[in-house]
Amino acid sequence: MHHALRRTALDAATRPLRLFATARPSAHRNHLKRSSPIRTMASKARTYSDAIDALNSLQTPFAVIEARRKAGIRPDARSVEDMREYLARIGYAPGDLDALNIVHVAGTKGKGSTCAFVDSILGRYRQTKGIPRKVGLFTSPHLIAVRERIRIDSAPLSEELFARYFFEVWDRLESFSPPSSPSPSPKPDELVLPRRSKPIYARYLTLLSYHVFLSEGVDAAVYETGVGGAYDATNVVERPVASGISSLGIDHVQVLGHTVDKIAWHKAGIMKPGRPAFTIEQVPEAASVLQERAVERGADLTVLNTIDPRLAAVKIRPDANFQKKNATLAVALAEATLKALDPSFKVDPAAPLPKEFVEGLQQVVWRGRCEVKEEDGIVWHVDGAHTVDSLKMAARWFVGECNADKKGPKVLIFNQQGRSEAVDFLDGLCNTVKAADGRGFEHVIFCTNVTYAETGYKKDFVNLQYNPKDIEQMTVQRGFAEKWAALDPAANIMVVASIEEAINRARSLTQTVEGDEKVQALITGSLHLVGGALGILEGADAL
Ligand SMILES: Nc1ncnc2c1ncn2[C@@H]1O[C@H](COP(=O)(O)OP(=O)(O)OP(=O)(O)O)[C@@H](O)[C@H]1O
Ligand SMILES: [Mg+2]
Ligand SMILES: [Mg+2]
Repeated sequence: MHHALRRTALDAATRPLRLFATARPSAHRNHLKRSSPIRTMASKARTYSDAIDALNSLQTPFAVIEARRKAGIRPDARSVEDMREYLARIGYAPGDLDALNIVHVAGTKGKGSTCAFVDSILGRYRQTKGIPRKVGLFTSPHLIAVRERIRIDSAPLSEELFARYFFEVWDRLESFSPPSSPSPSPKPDELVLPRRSKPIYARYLTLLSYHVFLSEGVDAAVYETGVGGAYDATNVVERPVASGISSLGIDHVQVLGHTVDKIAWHKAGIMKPGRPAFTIEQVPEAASVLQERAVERGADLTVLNTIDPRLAAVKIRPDANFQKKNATLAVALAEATLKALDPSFKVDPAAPLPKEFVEGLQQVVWRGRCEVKEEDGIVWHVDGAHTVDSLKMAARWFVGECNADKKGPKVLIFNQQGRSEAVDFLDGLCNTVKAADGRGFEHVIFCTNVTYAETGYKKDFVNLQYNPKDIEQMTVQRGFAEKWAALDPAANIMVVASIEEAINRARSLTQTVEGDEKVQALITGSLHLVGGALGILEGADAL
């Protein structure tokens, strides 16, 4: 039935050069554009688009990342000192952040989902009780546009406000003149990591979020850490209302270490003296490190080892254990926040959850995670998982969805550009689906994260941290294709140059289905892939 397609598919995977003639990823074009003089632009033009250009100029280029990796340079306590310095340069002391009543969340998986739950609960509470007055949410990475990382009352910051605050921070940093007599002989590590006039991308956005939230009168802010915890940019906060550690596993091994206990050590660094901290059930190596670090740091750690029984009356989506753990953590964090903000708020573990909590949990919007979209002849399952554990979770969720009477060939669209270990993500995906239906995916499409075949990336997705040569030659995707061919020789495997082409290939499979069957597509492996895909599927900014 899929004969013609199979031939093209194999051609594409085995004959690299032909593809370039029709669709060449335009990553390198964006690299060239980068040399435009940011200074001139920043002083004249002040639009959102200019802000994103200026922000992109703060990305650490691939070559520098490589050099640092080879030299074994990792972030250390100095990263937080640097953040404090930048904070001072834009006019704030760490104590000013107390006004934000920060809920701080670290973890390998479920950070964003937990933060979204807390934000949604606080938002509902605000609507009925007027407390908090304004809720801030800071998350990463972004799905569709950079500005969605900074939200007020759950709405992404408008382009206008983003641009205005972005350049206020920019100007404050530029106008700062370093002390006239720098130390005569800089310490060796100053040579490695000079204090530049502007912090790198993620730190800049963190700094910007503080400026935005403080300027806008936010009085409860939910913060997701970027990488790790102890040395993350968000860890300048000294007195959070509560810290939360979501599910711990393996990711970012280059920065955090290769074992769960090392990773747990970093994440535990967000717990603060005398402050409440919460975590959920963890693997034993992680659990013991969290306990030790809580004692060492004088934090008041509560371990939520079981799912909150009050959630039995709440419809959590997806209806999966991992999500109920995220919700359990979120409820505890929201309760801690409201205890601090509203003297009339009382926690009664024996009573049902307050209606604001139930509604907040049930109506949360957290796009690109376990999303289902139906089209003629095809059902898209979209999930931004990008670690071994979360991909198994995503595969199980997909299989569960398909078993609920959805029939038709299964197709996978996958990419993961940045993580060298990503080729090992494929086993779990392949085997989970195969074990469930005995067949696995009939079609597997690997693509780059370049959104469109013709125009390349949207600005918000320009990523200088990847090797441009890899993207152009689709090195990573070819590696995936080879691996999948070994895992499942019966699958039709394709390698294509853009997300748009991957989606078109999957859509073309609808011609092969009969009756009421629909193609069952899973898009996963990377949040950028998923964000790009949603943008294409919805024909506009999906924000
Ligand atoms: N507690 C969990 N354990 C394992 N997997 C999870 C958990 N929560 C969510 N996931 C999976 O991970 C994906 C990403 O979830 P989420 O955005 O909450 O994580 P995150 O910690 O913010 O990740 P990152 O910022 O690294 O993208 C989800 O789509 C889901 O597949
Ligand atoms: Mg992560
Ligand atoms: Mg996240």
